[in-house]
Amino acid sequence: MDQYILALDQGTTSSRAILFDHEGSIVATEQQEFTQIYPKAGWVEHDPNEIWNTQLKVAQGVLRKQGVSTDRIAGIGITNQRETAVVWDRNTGEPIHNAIVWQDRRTAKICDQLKKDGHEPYLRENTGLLADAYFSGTKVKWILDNVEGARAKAEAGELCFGTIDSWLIWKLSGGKQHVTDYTNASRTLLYNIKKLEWDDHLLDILSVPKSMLPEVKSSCEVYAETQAYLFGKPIPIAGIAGDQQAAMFGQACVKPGMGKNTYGTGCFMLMNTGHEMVTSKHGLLTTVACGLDGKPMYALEGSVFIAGAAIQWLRDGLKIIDESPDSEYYAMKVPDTDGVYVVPAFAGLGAPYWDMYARGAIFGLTRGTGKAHIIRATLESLAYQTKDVLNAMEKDAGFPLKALRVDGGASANNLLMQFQSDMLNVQVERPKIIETTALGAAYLAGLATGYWKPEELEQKWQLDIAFQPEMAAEERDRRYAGWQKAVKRSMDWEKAE
Ligand SMILES: Nc1ncnc2c1ncn2[C@@H]1O[C@H](COP(=O)(O)OP(=O)(O)O)[C@@H](O)[C@H]1O
Ligand SMILES: O=P(O)(O)OC[C@H](O)CO
Repeated sequence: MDQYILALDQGTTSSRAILFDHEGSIVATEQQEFTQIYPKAGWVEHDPNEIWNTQLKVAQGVLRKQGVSTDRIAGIGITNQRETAVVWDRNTGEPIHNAIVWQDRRTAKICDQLKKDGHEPYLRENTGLLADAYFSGTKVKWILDNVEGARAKAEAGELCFGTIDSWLIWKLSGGKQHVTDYTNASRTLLYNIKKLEWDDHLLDILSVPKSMLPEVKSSCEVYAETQAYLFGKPIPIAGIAGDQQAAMFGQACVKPGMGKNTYGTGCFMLMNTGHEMVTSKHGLLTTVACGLDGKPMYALEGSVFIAGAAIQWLRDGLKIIDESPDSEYYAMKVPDTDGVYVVPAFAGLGAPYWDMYARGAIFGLTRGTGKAHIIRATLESLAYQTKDVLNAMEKDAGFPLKALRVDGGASANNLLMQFQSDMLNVQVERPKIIETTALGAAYLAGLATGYWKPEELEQKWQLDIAFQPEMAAEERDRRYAGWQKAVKRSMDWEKAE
């Protein structure tokens, strides 16, 4: 009987479970959104138990829906929103605080202090990151400093910290395993990506006890088995990767110079730089990626915090669209934005600006501005932010990109993809499977369990549509100049108050 791989894709806004067959095709999907908690302006939290419950429900649901018995699952691959920090009690397994989400800005002051104290060059050099509230380290510090009794418990070895992969594996294994992989560890600000070990100097600076940290393993091996009662029988958990590294692997970007851009809640462009670590001079991060040989590779990354989330804001905040795909329908009603720019800096700005104090803004409004212009300008902001990142990436790489592989929910939007191609002046290639994050996690689990062989994977990538640039250079430059002006004006807003 056919065997399958089960990918668990724990994203920022939803938990997903996807069954893949040996062709790498999707057999069935289950998805559930969960609560976004905004306790204060700039703060974003998730309930770790809700994450676990939704993830388990969709995993069980997808097997039930397809009528697949547990013994036909060769392995589980886990991929997750990165940086989001959970701290839980080692004895009870209960979180001591909500998860602090990657978008959360509450630790901006801690980061300012790190900069003032001159730690940023060390951070850049050894973690590939910089002092920004985005990463896990300062979030863990905040929990230890602000939850009553937490620090004493942490020092007594009674607390565990983990990114969402660690939390899910802890739950799936019934508290038997406290592990993570290189790619997730590389987002914590606590992990030395040169030495591939936790960095004692940074643990000291951020006052995080080492006993809280998970064991760091490769992205492709058997880490644990699920508790038998969850799915009827144990299933090996055999792949872990942060969602952007998983997407890169799912896009088969396994050779130096290959890159992808994922349009999910945020937008994340990663370019493989091989087994050599390249440090950016233009505002990008260096991060650990997955290699076909199981050895970690390095990538340059441009992280844009708000992309599809801006479309969700049109839907849930402004309520001017009913569903995210409606954005295309409205944007098509106008030929352009009529000079309107939306800068969705709702959580500050990531690459290449790294401004924790930028805030969202709409520029260029006139009496003639209508709903369609604002919707179109919001969509176009995804493409402009991607152009900012690509410009930095090309400068760091020293060569122009020939084509960009895309994936993620918003890459389904044809108008956006065409505009993206126009703005970058490169071919934008959308594969048949845009769920490449889950596919990458499935590949990792499939490789670890012998379900797939490394040489099979690169051949599975299939093009759906290639969008070709059509815009005249002059027009592109004019529009992009407007964007750059708008971004500049949204910066340093919060601090100015
Ligand atoms: N057709 C579309 N046009 C624009 N945005 C879309 C479209 N479909 C989905 N999105 C956006 O894509 C995001 C979901 O993509 P997904 O890859 O599932 O993200 P995540 O993994 O971050 O939850 C949402 O923010 C949604 O608003
Ligand atoms: O949940 P996503 O897919 O938007 O990804 C979030 C990133 O991992 C944050 O670094």
